[in-house]
Amino acid sequence: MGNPTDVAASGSLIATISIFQWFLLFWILSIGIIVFRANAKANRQAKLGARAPQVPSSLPFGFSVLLQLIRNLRTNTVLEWTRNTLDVPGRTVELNLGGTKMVMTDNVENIRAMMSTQFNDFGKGELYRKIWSSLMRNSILTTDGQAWQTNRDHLVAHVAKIRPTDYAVTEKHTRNLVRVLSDGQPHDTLDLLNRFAIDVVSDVFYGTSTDTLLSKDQSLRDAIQQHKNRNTWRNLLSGLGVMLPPDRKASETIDNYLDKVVNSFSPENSETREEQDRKAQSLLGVLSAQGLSKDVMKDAIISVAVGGRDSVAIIITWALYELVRHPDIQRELRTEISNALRAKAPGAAQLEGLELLNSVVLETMRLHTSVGVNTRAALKDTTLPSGGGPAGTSPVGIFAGTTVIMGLDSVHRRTDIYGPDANEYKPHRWDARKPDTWSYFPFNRGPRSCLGKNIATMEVKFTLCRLLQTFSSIELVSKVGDAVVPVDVQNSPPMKTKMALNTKPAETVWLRFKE
Ligand code: HEM
Repeated sequence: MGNPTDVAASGSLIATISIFQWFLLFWILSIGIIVFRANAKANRQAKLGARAPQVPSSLPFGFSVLLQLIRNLRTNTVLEWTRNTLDVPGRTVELNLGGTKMVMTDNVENIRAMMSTQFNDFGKGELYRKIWSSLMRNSILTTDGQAWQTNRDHLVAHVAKIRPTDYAVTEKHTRNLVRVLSDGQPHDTLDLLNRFAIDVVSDVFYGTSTDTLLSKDQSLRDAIQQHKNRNTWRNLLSGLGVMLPPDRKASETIDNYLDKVVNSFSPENSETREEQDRKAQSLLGVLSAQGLSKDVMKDAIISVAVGGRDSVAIIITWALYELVRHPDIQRELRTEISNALRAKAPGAAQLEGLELLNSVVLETMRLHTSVGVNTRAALKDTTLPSGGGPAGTSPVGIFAGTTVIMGLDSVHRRTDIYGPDANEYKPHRWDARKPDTWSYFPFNRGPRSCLGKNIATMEVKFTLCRLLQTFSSIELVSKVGDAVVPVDVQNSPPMKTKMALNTKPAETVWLRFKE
């Protein structure tokens, strides 16, 4: 028998060797798994298609690209960054944003595939639903597949059309808007138009207006805004964002409002027969007549409130801003409206006949598309038609779950599509061209296009018409404290665009209206 110290020493030697061997085995296995998975991933990618050129990152896991994006968000230059990044032969790139792989494209073949020909391969995705359902519930705006189709079926017949009474309702709220603007003071135009837009959609679709334009109580509007602000950051933080709570107080305010609208909906308690009929024929009237649940009615209310508020307000604000910056176009438009209508409110036929007004709206939505950057998640492994490989001409393989960013503002400003003056505001470009389905997307295209397109276009044109008929001058001013200073619009740089859920003016648009 050996000495006990020798035995212990040989035991610990065995233990040392075996730990080392275990470590070696573990290391070899890990490397093997990594190589195997990389190989499987490369094979899966090769089967689906090529990779798009990658945006280089000087830091690991794409952290420098993520930092670049955050910097651009803070300086309101995301759209410029998107356009520059997509200026590659296949107009499609792969981004690694802090470890999350995404694809970004303004290649119209790819956009067409996502919006139309491969519609079922892409959707809003689970992450979007988890983050935004705190505001938009499980409505048309957050769902995919059968749930989305059912939501759309509930809304389509009512939301996609315009009723003759919609003009009278819009006129009623335009009068409220004019009343507020008539005090000769500068107004935060986007804020007022947000209130105007929610007043119109609530009146049209649930038969009772929120009446926020004339009310001091802005709690519903503020709650929607606070919720959107918080969720925009949660969305940006992706998987991490889901773990952060939404704005619960704002959720509660919104939910209380939805409950109140649904619970108090009773056309039979209207003051006049006309009012009773209008309520019965409203979206809520139609849904409740079908015996649909309160939840379905709440989903419907929130989708028209969220879908129909910001975009309308943003487009009217940008149109007014551009008309102030382009006095020649404003003058010409005033003459067109005055010749056609004098002081009368326009109806459908008159709005149709106002050609320059139509071009002003088309051009505003081209240069300031309200969803400048839209995203979709691949719902399964799929292939986009173009933009991959070194020449950017090969099909691009997309793994299930990948977020694909559509640079819609970027398409709208492509010089190869809109000419060398693509970045300039020129409504008369529409004299010689019609909006092309696959290079003009203010309302999206395909099965998931905007349901409110018709009423939105009417609202925008109607309001612009009434404001120009009522006020002989519109002035852009800046406000510092109580001091109001006219802005020299001809010699100041154009307003930047802020990216949130919608793309909107980066600074307050203070406009002063005079009769
Ligand atoms: C100028 C004003 C408007 C613009 C530019 C606009 C634009 C859009 C866009 C780009 C989408 C697609 C969003 C996406 O794919 O993520 C959309 C969807 C939608 N919009 Fe609008 N919209 C406007 C006004 C309205 C109005 C007034 C309503 C309601 C009355 C409305 C209701 C909807 C609904 C319900 C959807 C969801 C469609 C679906 O997912 O199937 N929109 N809109």
